[in-house]
Formats: sequence, C-alpha cells, structure tokens
Amino acid sequence: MLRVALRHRYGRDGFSIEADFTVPEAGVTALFGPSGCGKSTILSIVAGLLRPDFGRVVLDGDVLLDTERGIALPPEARRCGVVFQEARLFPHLSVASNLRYGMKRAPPRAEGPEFEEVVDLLGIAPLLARRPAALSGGERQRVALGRALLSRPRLLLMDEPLAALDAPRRAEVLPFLARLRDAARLPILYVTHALEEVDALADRLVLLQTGRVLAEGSVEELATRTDLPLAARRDAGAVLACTVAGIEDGLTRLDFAGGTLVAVMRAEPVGTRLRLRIRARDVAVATEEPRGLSTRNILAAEITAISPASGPQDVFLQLAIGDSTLLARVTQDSVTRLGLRPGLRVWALLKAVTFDHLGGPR
Ligand SMILES: Nc1ncnc2c1ncn2[C@@H]1O[C@H](COP(=O)(O)OP(=O)(O)OP(=O)(O)O)[C@@H](O)[C@H]1O
Repeated sequence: MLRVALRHRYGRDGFSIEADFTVPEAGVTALFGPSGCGKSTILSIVAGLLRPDFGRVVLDGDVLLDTERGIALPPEARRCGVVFQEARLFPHLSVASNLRYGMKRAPPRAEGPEFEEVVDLLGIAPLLARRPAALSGGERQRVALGRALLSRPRLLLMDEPLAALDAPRRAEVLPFLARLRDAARLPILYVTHALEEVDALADRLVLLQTGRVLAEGSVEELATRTDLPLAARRDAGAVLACTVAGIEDGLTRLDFAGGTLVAVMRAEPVGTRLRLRIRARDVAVATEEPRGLSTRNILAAEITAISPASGPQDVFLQLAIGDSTLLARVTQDSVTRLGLRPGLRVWALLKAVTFDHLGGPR
C-alpha cells in the first residue's frame, strides 16, 4: 500500500497543494481532476522528481520520503516505473534495446515479469527491431509501458499516458493498460482528466480540485455522490460492475448486484466482467409498473434520496436497486407531479442507448 501526505507551494504566492490519500496494494487509483488542479505535481513528488515543502510517502512500510526526518530517496532508489504523456523512448535504440534498458534498471533480485511475458502482454513482438520513429503514437506508448514494467517497479506512476493520442489510438492502447493492470499486481497511480479512462481502468478514485482532495473511494461509490463536481457533468451517472450472463438475438444480458440488464454491445464471452456507466439523464422513473413500452430495462427501485442538480429545474434521484445505486436526473416538476419522495418504490426505466461499453474485460 502507498500512503501519501504532502503540502507544497510553488514560490511565495504560487499554487498550493495539500493532499493526503492512499493507494491499495494492487489495482489502479486514478488521480482525477481538471487541468491545473495539481495532479502532475503530486505524481512528481511521489516519483522523487520534486521535493515538497512537507511530505511523507510510504510504500509497503518503506519510507521513500519524510521531510520531517530528512529522508528523501532519490528517484532511482524508489523503484517507481513512470510513464508520461509522451513515450520518451531513446530514438537511437531499437524497441528491444529500449525494453532492455528498463531491465538494466531492475535491481538484481527483484521479482517481476520476464522480457517475453511483457512483449506478449503488450503485443509488441512485431515491433522489436524497429526504432521509435517508425512506430505509431499508440505503439510507442505500449513500448514505454513495457520498459516501465521491465524495470520491475514496486509502484507504477502514469501521468496522462493516453492524453497525447487521438481517439482511435487511445482505444487501441486502453485494453493493453487493462491487461497490464490485471497482470502486474502492483499499485498503479494513474493521473487523468478523462472520465472514460477512469471508468475503463480505475478501481479507486482520488478526486482533486485546486490542490485539495475532495473525496476518495471506489469509482462506483463516488459516481453516485451528487455533492461532488462529477455530478455536474453531462455524463454524470452510476457506474455498475456487471458480468455477461448470456447473449440472445444480438442482445447481451448483464447481471449486476441488484438485477439484470439487457444491452446492445460488442459480444463478449459469458462470464466477462465489465463496467457500464449509466447516465443519470438516461434514467426515467414511473410510479406504476409501465407496460407496453419499447424500453427493455425496467427495474424495481426505491428512492433513497433527492438532491439538487446543477440546473435549477432539475434534481437527482438516488435509486436503490438491490445492492446497487442508480442516479436519475428528473425535473422538479415531475417530483411534485408524481409525489416522489425518499422511501417511495418506483420503476426505473433505462434506455438501451444508455450503455457505453467501457474498457476491456476485468
Ligand atoms: N514549476 C512550477 N512553478 C510554479 N507553478 C507551477 C509549477 N508547476 C506547476 N505549477 C502550477 O501548479 C498548478 C498545478 O499544476 P499541475 O501540473 O500539477 O496540474 P495538473 O492537474 O497536472 O494539470 P494538467 O492536467 O493540465 O497537467 C498549476 O496552476 C500550475 O500552473
């Protein structure tokens, strides 16, 4: 586990950061927030590239930084694999040599994946003889991931690794990141301002705003918090962990903690685990069981809370469906007209178009 506590100010009157959070043993923790909120600064402090005014960084009980005790391990002694927005490969070396450079940085008895395993994991075997100039942006990033992994780090730090890529390249690299996450069994601190990357990759979220941690928790939990800035986004809504239960007539049946949904999406084998974001604006409610509707996903729910939404006419309904929570964005007028209140049993109507298939299998 990684524990981070820090305080830093750039210059006398510059931007100030005060953050305190943890990253579990394995899985992706996304450091998420708008541009300029301090994400890269935090990552640099953890990597040892920036010395903060005050900081304590402890990885699995080992102190990497403790300004009060005068401890500050140099970057190379921290065993952090760092991946930046640009791949930063050596242009004069082949892909294979770039990867071997990573291996040379690994301590002699460090545990970790072998060269072939990493090449296989990231699908870079056909690229080994090439120079970075002859690679696409996505391929370059895959090599950079491989090089970081081969240095056998104890922690992976990724600073917007997909931000410099266009949408098709991002879509190409995302599944490899998901594979790496599942194979590496390392804590991964992942800086991003893209919610779709959070949905596809992250287990936990540390939400930042102007240098402060607003909240930390699981992606599912924070997605339905209407008091956070996430709720003001167009794509605000619940994130549900689902398992593919079957495919019939081109429709995929997905089980989640609370019931079953039907979605039109890319066919995945039964048992595949994935996550869906169900946008609040795509959920409607009815006080009586609807009949004769084209909507296939109609779920029995209970209203657990009603809270204001960013538009003055709208509110969020928090809906409990078994052990899951959905958000619905409805007008204040429908609340009055239908007598919606916490404790009321309703039906949640989800449009098929709601389903965005996120990331690769988990
Ligand atoms: N070396 C520096 N000197 C002074 N101010 C800095 C320095 N580096 C960053 N800042 C300021 O600190 C704030 C946080 O920057 P940081 O790069 O950590 O944010 P970020 O969340 O990573 O942003 P982005 O998503 O745009 O990369 C910004 O206001 C930035 O202008």
